[in-house]
Amino acid sequence: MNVQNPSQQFSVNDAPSAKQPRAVHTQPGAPTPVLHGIDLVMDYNATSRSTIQPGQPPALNHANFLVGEGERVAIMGPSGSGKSTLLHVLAGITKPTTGRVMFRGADIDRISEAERTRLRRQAFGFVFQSGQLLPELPAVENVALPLMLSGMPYREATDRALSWLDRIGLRHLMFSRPGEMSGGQMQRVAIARALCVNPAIIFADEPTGALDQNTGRDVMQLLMAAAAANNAAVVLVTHDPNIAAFCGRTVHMRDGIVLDAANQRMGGAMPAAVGAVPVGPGSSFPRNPSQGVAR
Ligand SMILES: Nc1ncnc2c1ncn2[C@@H]1O[C@H](COP(=O)(O)OP(=O)(O)OP(=O)(O)O)[C@@H](O)[C@H]1O
Repeated sequence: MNVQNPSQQFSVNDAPSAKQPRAVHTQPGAPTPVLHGIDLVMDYNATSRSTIQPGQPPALNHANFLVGEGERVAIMGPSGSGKSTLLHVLAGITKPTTGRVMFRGADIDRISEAERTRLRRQAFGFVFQSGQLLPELPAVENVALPLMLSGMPYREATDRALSWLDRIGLRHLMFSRPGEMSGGQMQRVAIARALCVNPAIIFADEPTGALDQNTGRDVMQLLMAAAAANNAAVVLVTHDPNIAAFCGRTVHMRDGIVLDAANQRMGGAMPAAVGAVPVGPGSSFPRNPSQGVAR
């Protein structure tokens, strides 16, 4: 068994190499891990000059979290328990005070900021509660934006974006700006934007929080179908058990701790059968837009 050396610099375009085997364990039948947060501590006291009271417990308190390729995991817990912080740390948006985040065997804290940005753009998709679309751009350009930021020419990016708008049934809104769309339509466009890079993982923070129940259910169905069609994992923060029910597994958080036996057992151990797989051209996950959502 070959496992990536976690201290190795990770480049999104480097060929994978697997040199230093490590003692690891697997659970029979478990999906191949894609993302692993290990012993994560996030102490905003240590990183910010904001109005936090001294002595306030850390937002993440030695949390462990594991998601497999194509797996859907919901994170639930009371307000302030650390759900969004965990999501942001896992996605490389926020650097933890201590602990490691491994993406396909590579430590995302040991890569340069530029590489981390590329990783976020090419391997991760994001769907938030609202306000994520740029108000001045039409739908087609909003969807195409992550592709263009990754260097894809305008024509190719907007063609691909259009194929995604087609798949989600919103081609007719290609020139509409977010202010001219309903909340559900905006979330569908946001899902198309998250999926159009063919990400390995979709991070969704209360993606239906601003929608009525029926629209929220439709949006979740679309999100899950699109993710499944691309074998993208989903990490979803929600307060709503009906939304969590779309996921195969729910973990609960309290006081910065992930209360999930499977995740806690994995703490400190690197999952097996993980090589550092590059994202971008040559990636192992599908990049062909024709492999998109089943309508
Ligand atoms: N940028 C920040 N600076 C300082 N403290 C923060 C910051 N973000 C979050 N916190 C604190 O960290 C703790 C966890 O917050 P977080 O937003 O992760 O919780 P949550 O479970 O997502 O809550 P909610 O369900 O209300 O969104 C809270 O005590 C919060 O006040």
